Amino acid sequence: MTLTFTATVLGSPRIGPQRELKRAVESYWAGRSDAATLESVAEGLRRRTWTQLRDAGIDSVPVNTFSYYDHVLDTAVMLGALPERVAGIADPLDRYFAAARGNDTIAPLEMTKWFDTNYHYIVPEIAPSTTFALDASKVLGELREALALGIPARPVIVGPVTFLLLSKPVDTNEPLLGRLGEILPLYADLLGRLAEAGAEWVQFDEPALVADRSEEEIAAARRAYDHLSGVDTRPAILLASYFGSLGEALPALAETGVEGIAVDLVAGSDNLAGVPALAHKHVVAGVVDGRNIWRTDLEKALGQLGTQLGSAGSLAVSTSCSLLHVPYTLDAESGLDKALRSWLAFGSEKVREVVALATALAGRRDEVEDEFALARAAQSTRANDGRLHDAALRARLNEISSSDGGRASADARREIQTDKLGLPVLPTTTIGSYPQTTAIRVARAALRKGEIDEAEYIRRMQQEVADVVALQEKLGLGVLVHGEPERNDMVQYFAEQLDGFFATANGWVQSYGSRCVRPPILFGDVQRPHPMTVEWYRYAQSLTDKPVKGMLTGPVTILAWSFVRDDQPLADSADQVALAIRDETIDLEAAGARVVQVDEPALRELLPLRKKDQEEYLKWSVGSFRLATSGVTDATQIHTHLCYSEFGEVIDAIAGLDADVTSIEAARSRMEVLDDLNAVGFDLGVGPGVYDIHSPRVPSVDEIAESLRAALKAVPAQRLWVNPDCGLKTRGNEEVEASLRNLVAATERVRAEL
Ligand SMILES: CN1c2c(nc(N)[nH]c2=O)NC[C@@H]1CNc1ccc(C(=O)N[C@@H](CCC(=O)N[C@@H](CCC(=O)N[C@@H](CCC(=O)O)C(=O)O)C(=O)O)C(=O)O)cc1
Ligand SMILES: N[C@@H](CCS)C(=O)O
Ligand SMILES: [Zn+2]
Repeated sequence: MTLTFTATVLGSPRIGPQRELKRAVESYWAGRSDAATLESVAEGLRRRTWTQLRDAGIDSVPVNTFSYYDHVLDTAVMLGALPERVAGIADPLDRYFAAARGNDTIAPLEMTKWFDTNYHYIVPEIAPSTTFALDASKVLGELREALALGIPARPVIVGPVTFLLLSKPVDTNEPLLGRLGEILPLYADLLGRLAEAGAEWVQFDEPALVADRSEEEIAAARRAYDHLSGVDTRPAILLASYFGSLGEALPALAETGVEGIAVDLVAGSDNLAGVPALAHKHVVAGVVDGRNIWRTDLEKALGQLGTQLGSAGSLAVSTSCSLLHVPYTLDAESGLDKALRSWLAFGSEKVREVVALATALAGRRDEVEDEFALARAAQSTRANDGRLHDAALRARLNEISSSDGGRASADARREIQTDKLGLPVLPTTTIGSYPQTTAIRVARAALRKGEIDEAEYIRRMQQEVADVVALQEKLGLGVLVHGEPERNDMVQYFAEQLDGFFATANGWVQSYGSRCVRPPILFGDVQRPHPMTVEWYRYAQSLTDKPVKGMLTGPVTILAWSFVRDDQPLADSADQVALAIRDETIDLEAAGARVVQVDEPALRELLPLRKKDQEEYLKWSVGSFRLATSGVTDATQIHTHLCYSEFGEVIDAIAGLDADVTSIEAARSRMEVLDDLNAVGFDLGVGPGVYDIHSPRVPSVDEIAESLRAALKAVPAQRLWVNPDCGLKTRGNEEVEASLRNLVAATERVRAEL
């Protein structure tokens, strides 16, 4: 008989409560420490995570959720599916990091968003020549390590269907699911080895099954799990879905022989309708939100577990997805407002909630009554807090939304702006940030610790701005930026200044590899108490006659990279943020800005996974951007910037933003985005990125000129702008100067050919 469990989480944060892994990995990359030191930090972090989960009452602990860089890349390694270009690197760790980050001679694998989150995974490349071969050393190593510590360990592995659906076919147009037959024997072999090593359960993550899938794809998923559940000696299989509803895939999976199915009941409440089909399964009920930071309404969750989920075979309480997406613990937040703290649950607090629910479900509610009382109190104080409902703000928003007539036509605006700006054809610009050097970050840390005062901090940042402006003047760029040195992050910086947001001190969440972000918490109605960027703009503009762009982050991106309110539609929160940004654009214009850029790199990220929900999203997201940008006169040129995405599905929305100029990541997708824009009749200014800023490589003049000539085949010169793919904050000073010098030289060469 299969042993069941009662309380679990689908995965854990791994970067370390104080970002220990980030520091260890970066130190290894820089050659300041060796592999043994890195491994010992990693081992310590794993041990701490597992023992904390077990000691808190989790009776099935996920392992193999640790990663030096990314769990999808780990799966590619497990299946022997790294591309040939890294195969010659003998050391496995260096080969792994070369695949993730590239080196002087090797291009890294691409990176893209993990579903609709702000986590980025490495995209495996699968070519017809790829020969799969099992390397189970990482997962078996973690399993043995955990079992030796007495941890009830459940290895977690990206499932075969999701692995293939997320990979990129190379040198072929055949869908990769056709390769399922090649990897299933490896997964089957793995199952035997895990059983032999002592695993009672294994978790296969299949989040790709919550998106729209064809009948063939669902049939392939069914075949895969029929096959794997048919393996003789194996652990019980938990098939984990998250980030939405399994929909049509649920009944198909229910018919396979897997013992358990994890369903997301936060993002996928439709999953409840499928529970009767799971009468023979161990249902792992994701009732505690793994993506957001609000304390769970335990009464409601317990009610759901006791009634709507009653037809499940057996039940375990869980988070809706891995806790990778939330910070470790509230304990690290000393500056939190008391009321707000009582409404929140970060990683370790969510674990307590899972255990409290499992305990109550087992009929021992009296043991966890305190936890229930805190949850009830939070529901009530939150609902009654005045900061959540500002009548004056809401009235103003209504008034502006209904009276905003928008801007003049694109053509009319172009004429006025061209006269005012007097730029040459193929204007050059950069996206906003210049290198966030250690000196900048150290200055900010010194300000935080009180080692320098505000005046000294401003002086240092102004020096950075002056250096960046002087550099751009020297290089001969057309529209300048101030370089964003004062911003810790393009979202957090704004959240720190807006009422209604709380910015954490230590709420780090992995964004990709060693890079982390601290998503702010949007808890109340949004107000802008004072201008946020105007003085930085004013200072930069005082140093040059060339136009300096006002630089803002748009409402969709501010929401996408924050923890958002769950007590009102996202569209309403977006409009409140949009109003604050609108006020800022108006102040920038009044301060003299002729160009204002409002970045929306996360526009694609928030696109719902199911088609049926997409239209509504696109409508409100475009609406909120337009609300943010339509307060200025027609003479002020609005730019936007988009990156980190495949834009195909949101191309109409990009046109709908109606920005005068859109800079867009294109260097890696070889300008295909321009054809997509043409297909929807886009006729505004566009700056397809002419080189990839994700690599330290300096692009040559020839290469950039070639990119520009390619762009000119799709876009008339009058509408074409020249810029890098994205901001330069992760790059070094030297490579930035060399790359931009080449960008300007290439532009001059191509201008001469017109
Ligand atoms: C553009 N991207 C962003 C995303 N999401 C965001 N919220 N913001 C983004 O910019 N999603 C998509 C992409 C993801 N890309 C990146 C790129 C780079 C980073 C990154 O560099 N993160 C930094 C942390 C940035 C930050 O908040 N810095 C603070 C604190 C700095 C710090 O740790 N200081 C040290 C002392 C100084 C030192 O030793 O360096 C300290 O306090 O101990 C700041 O500048 O003040 C990272 O370190 O990971 C993220 C996503
Ligand atoms: N203005 C920002 C956009 C990044 S997506 C920057 O330059 O970093
Ligand atoms: Zn960008």
